[in-house]
Amino acid sequence: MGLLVEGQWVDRWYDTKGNNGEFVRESAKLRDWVTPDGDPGPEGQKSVSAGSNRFHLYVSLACPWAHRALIMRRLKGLSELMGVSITSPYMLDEGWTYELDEGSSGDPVNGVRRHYQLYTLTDPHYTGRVTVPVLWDKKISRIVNNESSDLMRIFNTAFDELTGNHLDLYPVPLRDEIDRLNAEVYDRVNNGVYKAGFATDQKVYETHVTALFETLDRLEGLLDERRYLAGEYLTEADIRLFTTLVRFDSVYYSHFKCNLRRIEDYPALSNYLRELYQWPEIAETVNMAHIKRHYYGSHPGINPNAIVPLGPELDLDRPHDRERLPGKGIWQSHHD
Ligand SMILES: N[C@@H](CCC(=O)N[C@@H](CS)C(=O)NCC(=O)O)C(=O)O
Repeated sequence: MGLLVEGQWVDRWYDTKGNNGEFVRESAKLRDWVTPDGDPGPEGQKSVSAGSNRFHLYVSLACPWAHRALIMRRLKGLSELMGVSITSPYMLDEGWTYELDEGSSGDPVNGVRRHYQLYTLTDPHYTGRVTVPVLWDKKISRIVNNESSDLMRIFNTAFDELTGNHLDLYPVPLRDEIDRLNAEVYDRVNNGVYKAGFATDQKVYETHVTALFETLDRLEGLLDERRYLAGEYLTEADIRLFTTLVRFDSVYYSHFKCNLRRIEDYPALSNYLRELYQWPEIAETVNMAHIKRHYYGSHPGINPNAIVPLGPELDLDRPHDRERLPGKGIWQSHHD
């Protein structure tokens, strides 16, 4: 685990001491956009134009942030026009790698063995953390964007004319509600499990676990009444929650000590998790072996012997009861 300083790899764990025992996630730095014709992004971001076979997605199947992008790629029908490289599940001294014998797909586009090389190819003096997911532009040979929440929005619209897929996971009438949900779920659930798991101070850990379960309790109430987080439509807010829920009982409960309750103990949340998992496009993006090998095998400070627990025995294919609530699937944008 490490980061780049002026283009040089430095092997270093997160500095929680400088933050009173708190894990602070660094903001992603490569934030350009993709639009159908290269016009600026929704907030004026510098953009490149969409193209068939122009982009390549680098992910870890273990990583919940990369997982969001992978699900969007699949739901938006981008699999044919955008290839994927999968890292080794282990993130150790050299960060993410493309070691074939550890279960990586390798990197047919750039032939790199270390994920950080994609960053130094983009900027030889790059300084910052080296994260997945990454969207690579094959035309200008650089990373376009390394922030999963941006990639979800880019995939939601940029390629619609090429694919004819007009599913909309961020529909205009639901945006305020989605933004509100995202803010809470990001801070207290998606990032909350990391803040609990990487805390090196008892009080800091307790604060984050408490906040996490307060929000899970609240979401349990919400999902008892709503089919999906924002109502009748499945939106990006659901995808963002799903990638944490699907890792919860196998990893976060034990490895990150988020163990007040399991997702299995929540009737609505566990049924909701199973419904989402049973969407075929979603199920095919879930790789529990990579997930478990990554977390239990990449954090020697938390699990020094890297033993991967055998359990729990989960059956996400068993029936769910979500049909009791009205649902309309994914919103469809109308095009003339
Ligand atoms: N803001 C980023 C965060 C991604 C992220 O932190 N990914 C983790 C893997 S789950 C990573 O690559 N961490 C490497 C590091 O922090 O050095 C996003 O959502 O895309």
